[in-house]
Amino acid sequence: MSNYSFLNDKLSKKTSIFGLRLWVVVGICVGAAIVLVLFLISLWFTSKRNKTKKNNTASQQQPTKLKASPLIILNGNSATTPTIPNISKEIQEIRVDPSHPTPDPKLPNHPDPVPEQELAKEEEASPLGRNRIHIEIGKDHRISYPERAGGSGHGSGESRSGPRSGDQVGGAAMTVPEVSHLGWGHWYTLRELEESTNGFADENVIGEGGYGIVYRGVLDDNTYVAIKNLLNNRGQAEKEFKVEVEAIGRVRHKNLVRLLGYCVEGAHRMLVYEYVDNGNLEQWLHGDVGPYSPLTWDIRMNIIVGTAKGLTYLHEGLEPKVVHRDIKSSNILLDKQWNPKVSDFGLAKLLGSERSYVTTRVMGTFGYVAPEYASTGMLNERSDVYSFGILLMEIISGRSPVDYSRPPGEVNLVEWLKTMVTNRNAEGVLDPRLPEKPSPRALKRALLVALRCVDPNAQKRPKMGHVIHMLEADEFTLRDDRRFGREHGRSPRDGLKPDKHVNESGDSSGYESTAQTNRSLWRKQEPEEQ
Ligand SMILES: Nc1ncnc2c1ncn2[C@@H]1O[C@H](COP(=O)(O)OP(=O)(O)OP(=O)(O)O)[C@@H](O)[C@H]1O
Repeated sequence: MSNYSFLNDKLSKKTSIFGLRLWVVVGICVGAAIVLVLFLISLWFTSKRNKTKKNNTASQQQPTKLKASPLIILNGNSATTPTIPNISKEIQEIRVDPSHPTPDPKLPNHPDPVPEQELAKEEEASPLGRNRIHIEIGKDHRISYPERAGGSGHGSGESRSGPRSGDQVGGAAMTVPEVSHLGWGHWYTLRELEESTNGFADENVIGEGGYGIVYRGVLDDNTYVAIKNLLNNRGQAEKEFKVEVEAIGRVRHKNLVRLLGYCVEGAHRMLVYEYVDNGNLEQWLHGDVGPYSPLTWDIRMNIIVGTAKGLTYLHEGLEPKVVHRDIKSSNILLDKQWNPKVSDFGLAKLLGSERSYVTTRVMGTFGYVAPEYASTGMLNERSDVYSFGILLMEIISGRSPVDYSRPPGEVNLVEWLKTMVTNRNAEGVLDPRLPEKPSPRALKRALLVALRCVDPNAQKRPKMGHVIHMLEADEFTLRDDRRFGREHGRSPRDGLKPDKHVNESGDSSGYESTAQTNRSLWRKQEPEEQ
């Protein structure tokens, strides 16, 4: 009792802090301590929530992190869950002084070696007839010759953050579209696409190509889409754009990326595609996938046959036919089941349609371009067949079409592969990261098809429909290629012609070497068949 009154006395004593009693001061201190603890706890919770949010965003950007492909499981490679390998797509622009144009590094006599593996040259003519040239060297550099007066740049002018409502692009103010539909697909408003991409936020950028930046978006109905914000569309006639988009929009094939719709507002031109969720073939072939690639031989052949089917549809199933012009591994998108979908088809045509603005895209990507297209600009579906042949070689070998990091004899994929086959070392061309080797017969079949597709004589290349046939039908292929060898390999016309020249796609082999290489393959094949 006395303890209590003693404590009471002490606590009731006035302190020097504003004359407050001790118990009031103690109370304030305890209260402040509680507030501080609560504040620290809430800080901890907030930082934890932010971390979770970041992780979610990252996993949405790379959906493969979520689950392994069923095919990988079937093939017994499910020990690790593969994520889409990254490949740097950064492009630095080098502005070139018009009075000192950069020499074309592709010319055979160019004194400096081309430092990168990929080169694309694009030639455009303005309404004023002034040419603009872009040269892309590898993934890291783009050389851009000056544009028309007052132009914002292709790959240079527009900021990454994309357009905003109310923006003016190229001087054209945003307008409400006059027509809402073309009779197919969907006319998206800029606002819709803006919302789906969180205002074209950087974290939704999937990649950047020669035509513009690609964003991942989620529409109101939870559909995932890829939105390509086309650069350089100032002055592009709206009518032409609609006609082209309509033509491409009607194309439907399981191996072609589907165009769902478009957005035309003011000077903005955007294309909305189905979202393909497993990256592109280039990433899986050349990205960091560890010692063993998840792409087994069967998966690779499935990818190549699917690609051939998509191309056959473009070449043979449409009127007028569509020539892709830029077949390469980064344009082959993959879904979780490794089904291939060819992207970018028709886009070159789409942009090329406005004759007064863009004449022709003269070349595709270095290493994939057919020699006749590179040298004359003459384009038909056989140029796609050539690029397809290069793609097939890339899939078999896991090597890039042109790789300057390799020893001199191996820089050019076609040349190296032909040498290997001629030296009866077909197995030596196989991607060392293949988990299992294919049968010699399957390998030879694939190599024969690839070699026929890259025949320097465009007329001798097979049509895409025939390619599918050769890849799928064993018997036919072998008989057919023996015949091919007899007809072409031993023909005096070809045999006598030492047509070895360096063409602009970097392929230095001629008709004779192609035929000889084919003969080496089928000669070796015969004993096995009997
Ligand atoms: N429909 C899509 N779904 C998912 N990703 C896509 C889709 N379309 C394009 N991409 C990705 O966006 C990136 C850029 O694509 P884009 O076609 O613009 O450029 P590219 O093919 O790399 O180069 P370029 O078109 O200049 O030859 C690529 O990494 C591609 O994988």
